[in-house]
Amino acid sequence: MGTIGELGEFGLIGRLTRRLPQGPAVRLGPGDDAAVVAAPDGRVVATTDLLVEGRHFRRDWSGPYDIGRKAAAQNLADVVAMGARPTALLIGFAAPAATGAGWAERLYDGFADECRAAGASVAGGDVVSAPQITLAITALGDLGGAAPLTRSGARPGDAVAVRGRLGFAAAGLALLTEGRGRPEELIAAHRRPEPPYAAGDEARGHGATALLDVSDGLVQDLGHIADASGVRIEIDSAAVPVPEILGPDGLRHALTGGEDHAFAGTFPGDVPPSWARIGVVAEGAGVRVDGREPPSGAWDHFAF
Ligand SMILES: Nc1ncnc2c1ncn2[C@@H]1O[C@H](COP(=O)(O)OP(=O)(O)O)[C@@H](O)[C@H]1O
Ligand SMILES: Cc1ncc(C[n+]2csc(CCOP(=O)(O)OP(=O)(O)O)c2C)c(N)n1
Ligand SMILES: [Mg+2]
Ligand SMILES: [Mg+2]
Ligand SMILES: [Mg+2]
Repeated sequence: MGTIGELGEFGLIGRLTRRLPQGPAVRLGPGDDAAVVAAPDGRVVATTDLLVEGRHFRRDWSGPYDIGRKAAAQNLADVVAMGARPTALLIGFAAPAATGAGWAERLYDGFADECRAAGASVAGGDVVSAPQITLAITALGDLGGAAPLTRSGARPGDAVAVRGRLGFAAAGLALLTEGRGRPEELIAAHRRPEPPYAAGDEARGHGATALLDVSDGLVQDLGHIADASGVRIEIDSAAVPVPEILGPDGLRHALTGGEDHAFAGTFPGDVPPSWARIGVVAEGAGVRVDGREPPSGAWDHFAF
C-alpha cells in the first residue's frame, strides 16, 4: 500500500476523506477552501486539543485505529462537557513521509467511528509532513438553543456526581509503563477512552449547575469547577467508584488519573440515574477528599 509520502499531499487527502461519515450539520465538507457547518442555535461551541506522539500516545502501545478514536473522543468529550451536541471535527494531521498509507487510513477509520458514536462528522483538516505524528483537532458543537453548561455555576449545597470510568486509563498506562499487558481491559482503556456522550443531555435534564470532562485527573479537574465557581468541593472517597480491577492503587488512579473522559458535574437536586454521587459543594475554596488535602499527581504537561 506504500507510504503517505508516495501518495503525496492530495493523494493522501483523497484516501483519507473517502473514509469519513456524512453528518447532518456538515453542509459542505472536505474539498473547498473551508467547510460549511450548520449552527442552528446561532452560537457555536468550539474546542481544540493537540495530541503529540510520545506525549499522548506511543505507536508501540497503540494502533492507529485506537489513536484516531482517542483523539476524536478527547475533543468530542469537551463539546459534550459544555452541554452541546457535537457537529463537526477539523483534523490537522502531521506525520513523517515514511508513515504507512494503511496506518493513516486506520487512523481515519478511528476518527470516523468515534464521530459516528457522537453524532458528528469531519468537516475538513490539513496535512503536513513533520518529524513526529501530531494531531491538532478542533471540535464544534450545537447548544440547541440552551445555555452552555460551564465550570462556574456550582453553588454550596449542590451534589457532586460523576458519570463514566475513573482511573482505568491511568491504571492501563501504569501497566504499559511497567511492561505489562494485563488486565487487557485496563490497557484497552488507555488506548481508547469511551466517554459516555449521553452525559451532557443527562446533566442538562437534571439541571446541572456545572459540568466538565475529566482529562487530567478528577481532583484537579474538579478544582477548575471550584475555582471558576468560587466554592469548595468536598469528596467522600468511599463514594468514588473504584472497581476491583483497578488494583491496590485504585483509589489513587480514580482521584488523579485522567484520560477516561468521564464527566463530573454539580446538581442542585437529584443526580441523574447512572451517575455516582461522590460529594458536595460547600462554601470556601479548593477540593478536599475526606476533609483533607487531596493526593497530588494529576497530569500537567510541563511537569512530566
Ligand atoms: N494555547 C492556548 N491559547 C488559548 N487558550 C488556551 C490555550 N491552551 C488552553 N487554552 C484554554 O484554556 C482552557 C483550559 O484548557 P484545557 O485544560 O486544555 O481544557 P480541557 O482539559 O477541557 O481540554 C480552555 O478553555 C482552553 O481553550
Ligand atoms: C505515551 C503516554 N504518556 C503519558 C500519557 C498520559 N497523558 C498524556 S496527556 C494526559 C492528560 C490529558 O491530555 P491533555 O492534552 O492535557 O488533554 P486536555 O486536558 O487538554 O483535554 C495524560 C494523562 C499518555 N497518554 N501517553
Ligand atoms: Mg485541552
Ligand atoms: Mg475538558
Ligand atoms: Mg489537560
